[in-house]
Amino acid sequence: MTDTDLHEACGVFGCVATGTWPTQLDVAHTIYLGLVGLQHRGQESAGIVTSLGAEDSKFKTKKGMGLVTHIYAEEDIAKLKGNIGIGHTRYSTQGESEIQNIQPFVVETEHGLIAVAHNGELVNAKSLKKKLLRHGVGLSTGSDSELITQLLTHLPECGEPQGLVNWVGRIKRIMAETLTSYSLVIMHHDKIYALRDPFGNRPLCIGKLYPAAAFSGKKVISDDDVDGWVVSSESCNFNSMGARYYREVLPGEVIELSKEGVKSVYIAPRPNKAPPAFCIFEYVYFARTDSTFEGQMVYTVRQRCGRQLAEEAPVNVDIVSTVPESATPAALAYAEKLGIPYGEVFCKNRYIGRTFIQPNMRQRKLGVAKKFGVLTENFRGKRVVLIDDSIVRGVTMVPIVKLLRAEGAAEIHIRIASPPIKYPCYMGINIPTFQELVANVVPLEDMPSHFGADSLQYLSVDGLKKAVREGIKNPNGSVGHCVACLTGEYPVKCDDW
Ligand SMILES: O=P(O)(O)OC[C@H]1O[C@H](OP(=O)(O)OP(=O)(O)O)[C@H](O)[C@@H]1O
Ligand SMILES: NC(=O)CC[C@H](N)C(=O)O
Repeated sequence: MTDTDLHEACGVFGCVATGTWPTQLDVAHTIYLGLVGLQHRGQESAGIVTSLGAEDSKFKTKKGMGLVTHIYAEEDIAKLKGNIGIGHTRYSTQGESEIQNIQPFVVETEHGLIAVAHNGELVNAKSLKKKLLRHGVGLSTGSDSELITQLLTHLPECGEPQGLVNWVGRIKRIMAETLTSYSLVIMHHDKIYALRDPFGNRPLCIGKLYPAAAFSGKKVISDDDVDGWVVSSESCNFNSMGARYYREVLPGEVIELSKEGVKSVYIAPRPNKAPPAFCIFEYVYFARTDSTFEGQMVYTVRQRCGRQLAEEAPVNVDIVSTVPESATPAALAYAEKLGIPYGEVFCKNRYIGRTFIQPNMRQRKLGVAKKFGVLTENFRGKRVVLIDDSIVRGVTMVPIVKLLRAEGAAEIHIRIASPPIKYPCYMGINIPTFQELVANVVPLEDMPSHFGADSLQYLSVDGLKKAVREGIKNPNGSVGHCVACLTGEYPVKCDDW
């Protein structure tokens, strides 16, 4: 891996059983299912840490490099038996993709062990690191998530009377010291603290685990029937474990999960009453389409992006098609809006995974070549518009347009359901340099010829914001998205500038 690689957000997950402990709920297996459902957020490594939840409990840990299903065999899950636990699936943004950086991090504190899983990237990691080192704290990895873990071992400014640990006080201090970007799950004894940074840059939501009878339809289940609580980067995995979406963790909110239930214990303010800055790219590309953010399903938002794109950039063609698969809802909606038939032109090899998040350029290029076969009879002699959700480096577009051309497409038009990506992200998507973003290298008017297409148009920034915000159900009225990668307007100042 090199500094110029592009990566995406990690997945964090936590589970606590309710009722009498030892629980009958298979906590470790629930976490495993949670991570399998968050695999699209990170494919480099994963880890699960569980505990019986008693004060003197030792943690049980299993971590490994690669995909979740490759790391855990059934006997590994059986050995992780516990009443409470957290997990992580990683895409590295700070610190190499190697064993010592696999999360969750576990450290011994004055009050016993804690385990920490982090999605995001600390904008002031450099200065935090200096501060910790100055205070004599030794660091053993290059990961910003280790910084958070170490900061948690420090006493809060308000102190801790009678030697009782005040985790909320400690978390508050971290939230004041570093404003973004993090969604965290922290396990200590019989509790999990789950929080989003004050800007809510990365997602996090809560699910309620219902008893198995709720899913067989044999028993009427009341709201009081609950086997446990889960907290997850996305809600797309809830069905797989018998959980139902409960609610989103709010920007800046700290939640305490225990066998007694879920409690909101703090909401951190944003400086100058700034709006939240939830990453708009979660909607565009990262998240799974069956996840819910801000009260709306990601699939629905992508459809709205497609309709908006049809309004802003229509084209007269024979078929509308997708670059599978994040772009598919947008392509379907684009076709419907313009009354043009939708047809598939690519057969995607489903075992290749996401190419954008491969750890280096060579793998990304090979990934594209391995990923797409062509459905020649669907498009030969026809005018095609290809809809993609985004163009980042332009790795995907060049070979696939070539492929369609070689196989006889009469015209190939490109429409992108997001604006050009022009600025680096320092908040969890590692787009480290201006030069590797194709929108900064190729002028807009030269884009069609660069990709070998007949025309190319992007969705506008206002169009994207409109499509995203139209369906938001936000009882607190405070809505805001980070569009830094599109406009260069960052929610906070970053160490690297
Ligand atoms: O311009 P680039 O640098 O090529 O990056 C953008 C492409 O990468 C993503 O696809 P990916 O294969 O990662 O995921 P998907 O299957 O979810 O669409 C995205 O959907 C674009 O097609
Ligand atoms: N993508 C992420 O959220 C990664 C978390 C953390 N910055 C790491 O590199 O491990």
